[in-house]
Amino acid sequence: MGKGLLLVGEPMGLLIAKQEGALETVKDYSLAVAGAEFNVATGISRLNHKVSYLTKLGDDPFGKLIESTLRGNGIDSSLVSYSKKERTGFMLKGKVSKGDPQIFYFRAGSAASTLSESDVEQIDFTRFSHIHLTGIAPALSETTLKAVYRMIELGRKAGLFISFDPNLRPQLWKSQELMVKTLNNLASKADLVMPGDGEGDILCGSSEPEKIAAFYQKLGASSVIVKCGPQGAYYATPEKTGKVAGFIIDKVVDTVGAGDGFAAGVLSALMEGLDFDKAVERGCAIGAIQCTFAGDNEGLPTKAQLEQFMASHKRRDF
Ligand SMILES: O=C(O)C(=O)C[C@H](O)[C@H](O)CO
Repeated sequence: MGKGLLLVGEPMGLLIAKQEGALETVKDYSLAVAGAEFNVATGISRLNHKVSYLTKLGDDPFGKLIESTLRGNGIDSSLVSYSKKERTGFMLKGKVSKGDPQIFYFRAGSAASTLSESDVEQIDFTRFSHIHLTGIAPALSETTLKAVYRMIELGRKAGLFISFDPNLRPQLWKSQELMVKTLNNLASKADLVMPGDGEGDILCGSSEPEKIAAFYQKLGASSVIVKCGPQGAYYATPEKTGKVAGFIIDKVVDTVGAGDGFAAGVLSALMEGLDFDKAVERGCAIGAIQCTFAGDNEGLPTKAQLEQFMASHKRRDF
């Protein structure tokens, strides 16, 4: 096992509706943990890599659930601290038989939104080889945005590989213009950017994978992987470009968390020194697996489950 992956973000309590319908009409919810970076951390840990998560929790039942879930999933929680005042964020997620579920956040002013540069400055960056960032932590508050910039600066100084998934959350930004400007600036500082083709429309003015990749490479990112939903993904590195076909699954249960599964697949493979082609293929496999589960992270596979899925599922034409 090499050095680990470092993440920063907001894990939340997650209430998943057990019945279809508007969230206020649902009678039963099941309790779980959500958060894009939490999902990536879980995926990386299930594949036997070291992973640490910088966050702040409230001293409340959601905070306690999250800390015990982090530990239970083998994620290092030594960088987790508790806020005396602020609460842990949580969210509701609907149940659907088709399309994306309705979600509602209770996260404004949460404990995680008080993370700041000083929290980043206490990290020993020599413990890590990779940093993975999303566009969510920078959207939480002005202090979290500064913390993310500081993490890039210190991570860069320590020679870490930095990946960035824009993960658009328009409801967390003051304006779309600010979201686009900030996320593209963060992306320009990354070694690897992983947008979806739909996000490309908003961030780069095109949903064509080749154009999105060219946009970010021109901004300064060395490599780009564009997720193209069930079709698969397109990648461009300084040396080569390629298309990787997606895996065919019987039924999509819930697409939430698929992008995080994709990131876990790509990053775990890169941490193992695999080629980009293989890394993107693993990303596509875990993204597909995630779509077959209702939870945001419960389907994330172990190495054996991943190998079994890849050996038994056909690929699309792409
Ligand atoms: O982290 C967030 O902002 C979420 O919305 C929680 C979910 O687990 C996430 O959408 C999955 O990417």
